[in-house]
Amino acid sequence: MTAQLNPRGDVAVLVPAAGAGVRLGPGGPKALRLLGGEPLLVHVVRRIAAAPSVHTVVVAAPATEVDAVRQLLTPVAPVLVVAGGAERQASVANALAAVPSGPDIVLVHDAARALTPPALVEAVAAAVRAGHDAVIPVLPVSDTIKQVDAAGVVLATVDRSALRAVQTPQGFRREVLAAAHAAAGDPLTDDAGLVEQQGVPVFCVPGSEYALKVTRPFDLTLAEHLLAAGH
Ligand SMILES: Nc1ccn([C@@H]2O[C@H](COP(=O)(O)OP(=O)(O)OP(=O)(O)O)[C@@H](O)[C@H]2O)c(=O)n1
Ligand SMILES: C[C@](O)(CO)[C@H](O)COP(=O)(O)O
Repeated sequence: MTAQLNPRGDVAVLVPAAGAGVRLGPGGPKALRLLGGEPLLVHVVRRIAAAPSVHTVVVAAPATEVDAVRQLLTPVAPVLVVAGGAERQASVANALAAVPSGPDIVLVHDAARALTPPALVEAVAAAVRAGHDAVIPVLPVSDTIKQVDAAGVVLATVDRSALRAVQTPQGFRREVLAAAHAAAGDPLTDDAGLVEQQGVPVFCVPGSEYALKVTRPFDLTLAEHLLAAGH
């Protein structure tokens, strides 16, 4: 079977899915943990595949689960599956190396953000298409933010008006992301950080509450409720 979704699409989506899920607690790799009876990875691939611009999806799976993930996703959508690495950044690099020629836009999207609406995939891709080399979805910070020392004593209250919580999918012109990964040093927590190190401006678009990252058990409970409510 071809791994193409829409041959006329101009977007490849990389899905880092090789994390252990330590903060979620015991139960195996996080991307394979169940939400509404299906793995998080199935939910996320289904939503990505529903975005009309998507040409190709490359999943970076836990190294021991590559064949199992391929079988799991075969009935969901045509995807390429590669082995992930020890850090998220290495997983993204492995997936990027597997993107076929064609798509000029590459999005990187966490498997852990299982309920992300297809419309956010399209919005990020559209902002890259409109001329931004790097695009991230963000939400305003809604709590007061304090800087504290190692003993837990407050040092300062941070002005939150210029702060944003960053989500995925993060979108890039393909050459920009490839150059940033080629030049990468110590692992960073997101791909926009690598691009920032290259001096490339990163443009923000509105994120989505539904793109929450399943990180801790509470997030999984919240995601179960959102899924049951039809999201
Ligand atoms: N070596 C890694 C580490 C993380 N990820 C992926 O990167 C995304 C964001 O990472 P996070 O939510 O922090 O997942 P984990 O690393 O699994 O979480 P934890 O730190 O709790 O183990 C996830 O989809 C995760 O599967 C990956 O592909 N390869
Ligand atoms: C990429 C990311 O989802 C942006 O918020 C996030 O940084 C990845 O999670 P991690 O826990 O920092 O690895």
